[in-house]
Amino acid sequence: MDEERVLSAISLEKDVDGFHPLNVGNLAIRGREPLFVPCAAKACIELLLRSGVELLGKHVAVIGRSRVVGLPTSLLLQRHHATVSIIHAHSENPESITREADVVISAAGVPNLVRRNWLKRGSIVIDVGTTPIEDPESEHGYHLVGDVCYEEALQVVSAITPVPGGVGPVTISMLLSNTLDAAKRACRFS
Ligand SMILES: NC(=O)C1=CN([C@@H]2O[C@H](COP(=O)(O)OP(=O)(O)OC[C@H]3O[C@@H](n4cnc5c(N)ncnc54)[C@H](OP(=O)(O)O)[C@@H]3O)[C@@H](O)[C@H]2O)C=CC1
Ligand SMILES: Nc1nc(=O)c2c([nH]1)NC[C@@H]1CN(c3ccc(C(=O)N[C@@H](CCC(=O)O)C(=O)O)cc3)C=[N+]21
Repeated sequence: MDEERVLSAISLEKDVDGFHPLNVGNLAIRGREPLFVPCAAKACIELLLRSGVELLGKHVAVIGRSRVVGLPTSLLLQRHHATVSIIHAHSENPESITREADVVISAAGVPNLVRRNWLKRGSIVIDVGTTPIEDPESEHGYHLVGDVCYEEALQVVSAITPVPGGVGPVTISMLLSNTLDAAKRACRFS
């Protein structure tokens, strides 16, 4: 299947994942408004804003650059005037970048990637990673782990989202919110 052809075939007005090239382009361009922003990226910003975290001028390190999370999150952060560092699988010394960051958003899908010595004291961590780990003890035969060593991070950070019970449920809320917006537009309620 050609991913680009599939994405371009989705009607702009129904693109609740925010994957259509026009929605991505409008998110990237200042002064333009996308119809939809990808849910996980929206969830990260929503968590920060609702917790009273100031983004203007702050250094935010984003680990990951995917269409689903990393890229739209870094674009959205720039719309809030944060200074954004983007870390990916080829980045050298990622810890030297995250150690300078006021906020670290990790979306690599690599358990235990972010250790205590990757984080500045008092920084804020948003852990997007959700990797299923086989666990015969649990109800579904697996449990989810994030990218961040939670117990280690707790010793230095001022706030952190857990996995499970952190970004995941907020992402689902954002999908519902985007879907409601799409329905309202279709019914000309807004
Ligand atoms: N909680 C939630 O609501 C959501 C959770 N997720 C979870 O977030 C994680 C990421 O998802 P997704 O973006 O779709 O995954 P992808 O595999 O598409 O992207 C992973 C990104 O992380 C980078 N990366 C991989 N390994 C490393 C590393 N060792 N160091 C630095 N960067 C690295 C990759 O770099 P490169 O580009 O160079 O390959 C890539 O940009 C997954 O665990 C997924 O399940 C996703 C969406 C929502
Ligand atoms: N276009 C697209 N957008 C996505 O947002 C997207 C995607 N593709 N592909 C897959 C990943 C993964 N993802 C999760 C969302 C919520 C939870 C979630 O809510 N998890 C619960 C726990 C659930 C459990 O324990 O099984 C929690 O974190 O508390 C997890 C993972 C979205 N993703």
